[in-house]
Amino acid sequence: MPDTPAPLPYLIIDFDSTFTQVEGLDELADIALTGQPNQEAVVAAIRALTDRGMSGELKFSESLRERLALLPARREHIALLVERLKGKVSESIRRNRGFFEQFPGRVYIVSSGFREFIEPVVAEFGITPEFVLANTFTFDAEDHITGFDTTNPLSQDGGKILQLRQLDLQGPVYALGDGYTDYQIREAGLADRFYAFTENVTRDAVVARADEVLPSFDEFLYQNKLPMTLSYPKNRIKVLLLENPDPRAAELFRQEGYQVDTVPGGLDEDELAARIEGVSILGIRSKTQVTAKVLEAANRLMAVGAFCIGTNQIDLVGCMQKGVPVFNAPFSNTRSVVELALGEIIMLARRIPEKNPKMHRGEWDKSANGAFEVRGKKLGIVGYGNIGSQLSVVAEAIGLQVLYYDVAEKLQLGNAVKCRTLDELLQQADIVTLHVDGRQENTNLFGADEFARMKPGALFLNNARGHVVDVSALAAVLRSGHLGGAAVDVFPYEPKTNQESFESELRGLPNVLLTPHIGGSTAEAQRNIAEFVPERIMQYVNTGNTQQSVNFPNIQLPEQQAHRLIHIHHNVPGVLASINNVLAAHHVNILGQYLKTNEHIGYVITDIDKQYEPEVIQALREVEHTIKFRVLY
Ligand SMILES: NC(=O)C1=CN([C@@H]2O[C@H](COP(=O)(O)OP(=O)(O)OC[C@H]3O[C@@H](n4cnc5c(N)ncnc54)[C@H](O)[C@@H]3O)[C@@H](O)[C@H]2O)C=CC1
Ligand SMILES: O=C(O)C(=O)COP(=O)(O)O
Repeated sequence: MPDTPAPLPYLIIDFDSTFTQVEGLDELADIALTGQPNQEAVVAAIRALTDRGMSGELKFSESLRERLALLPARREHIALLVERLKGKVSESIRRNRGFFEQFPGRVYIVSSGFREFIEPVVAEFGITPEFVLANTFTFDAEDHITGFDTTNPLSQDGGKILQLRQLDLQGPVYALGDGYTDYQIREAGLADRFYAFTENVTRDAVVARADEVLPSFDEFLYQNKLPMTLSYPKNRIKVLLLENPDPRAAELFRQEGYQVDTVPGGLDEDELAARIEGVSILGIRSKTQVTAKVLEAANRLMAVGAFCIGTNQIDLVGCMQKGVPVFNAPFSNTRSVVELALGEIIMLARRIPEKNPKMHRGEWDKSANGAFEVRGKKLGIVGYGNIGSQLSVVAEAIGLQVLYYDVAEKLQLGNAVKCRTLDELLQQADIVTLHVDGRQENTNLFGADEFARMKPGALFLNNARGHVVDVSALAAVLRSGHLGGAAVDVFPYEPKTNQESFESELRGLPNVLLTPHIGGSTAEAQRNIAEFVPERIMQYVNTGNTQQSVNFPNIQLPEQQAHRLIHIHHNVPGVLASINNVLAAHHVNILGQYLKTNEHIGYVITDIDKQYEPEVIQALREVEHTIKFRVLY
């Protein structure tokens, strides 16, 4: 470790729901009652008693007596419990095993739980029996648990206080726990600080009395400058999610230990600028504008997740120059858009937008006027990317003849025919559908001229981006009857929330299908996105991997060796040399180095030996042209 460890105070750590994620007695009841009809009821009753004891609502000795009276356990169940508890050690304690092994004699487990199951669990962390202070069971001749040793101070009210007095520790003492009895140690003056440990349970009464709240043990180590496994406590990473991505996204970030805040709907520029301070990860969808002003206020931003495909709403270069990679979900909702477009084509061809409201008004308008089959018609796809090319394949399956036009050279799928110019496509297509990306140059890609060049009676679809179409021009050709119909899912201005009304010249026009930007809004797509984007972001945070970032040099990194230095800098000559000079001057052994640049930034990852002087980190931070620098252990 680079930092010299500070002297460690004595740590008094609680066992149930702190060292382990669960309450030992609850689990013991669950094991002892396996297969019994009353299992659930008895376990629930024991849990309720535990909770009342822990929050200070019930006298501790009463809670313990009543719980044991309900517990039909035998000695053999304890071995099963120990195995279960070994698998339920709190995540942050488990990953900092090295810390416990490094400080024998400084950590006491003081618990009103039972020595019979605590000792073997904490032994795996180098904590020996003399540092475990806990209750002990009593057994009858048939090895049934009959109760507890009532002479043990920990079985009494205020037991932890009695125990700490007997211990008479000399030097600073810090108590860590989730329960009221842990706080009482501090209240009695036997601990200098009380840390409420909330990784597993949060009890308001306990948190209210704490000197500090610890969402993880990493946070304790970080605050006290003690050696830790992670380079930075994950609970310090704040995530802000806007525009309702699927709840799975928040769940994954929380599972990782991040703090997650959500704001339903979108925020405008000023609102977001006011909210973004302290946020490490920003999650948005297509609406939220991440502008220069927002980025200026973003003092801790590490990454942006676009929980959609389009990233035209984000100042990608601004993010890059701040050392912030942006990740999107380029594939997750493409099929949903394809299915919507196909459905719309058939609906428009049958003039359903007119027939359906008439039926709801009670009007029976049976006629074939203006209705046609799509089989054999020409579908012109503008933008043959992930969505356009997928639509091409599916549309051919129902007999459409596909033409496409793309500014980039694209693989021609099936029998699709490439058009050399947009004009070539417009002159032939019976249906024109837009699937271009939202780059600024595409603003008003379709206006009066393009519509005029389309075949009379042709259908038009825009499921791409609102600003790509001049809406007034579209409304005019629909009103004049030059176009036979249109389906539009995206608009130059879209309401910020479902409470705001939708205004558009397209409202009320004949044979026009209007949808509120729902091309990618299906359960499948949203769930896929909510898994894809957090995965990319967490990989970046944990390993530096930028694969599939839309604005960063993409580096797929091999597994980390020892410590990893992650350096983002302005792309000017000589920065790599400066980094390596610093490393050489401090005799740091390089195990691997990876560099990629683009026109704005350079991204260099250096894996180095664990042995180095702490000054090297500061020297690297000071390398000229550095944008961001971090170390991963
Ligand atoms: N309505 C909705 O809910 C959704 C809308 N989208 C939007 O759909 C669009 C397409 O998405 P993907 O296929 O994933 O994008 P993509 O990036 O894979 O494909 C876009 C294609 O358009 C081409 N292109 C760009 N400008 C062009 C132009 N002026 N003329 C001809 N070709 C041009 C590009 O070369 C590229 O091949 C994007 O605008 C995206 O934001 C995506 C998902 C859901
Ligand atoms: O994926 C895209 O680009 C979309 O347009 C979908 O956006 P949304 O997530 O529905 O705001």
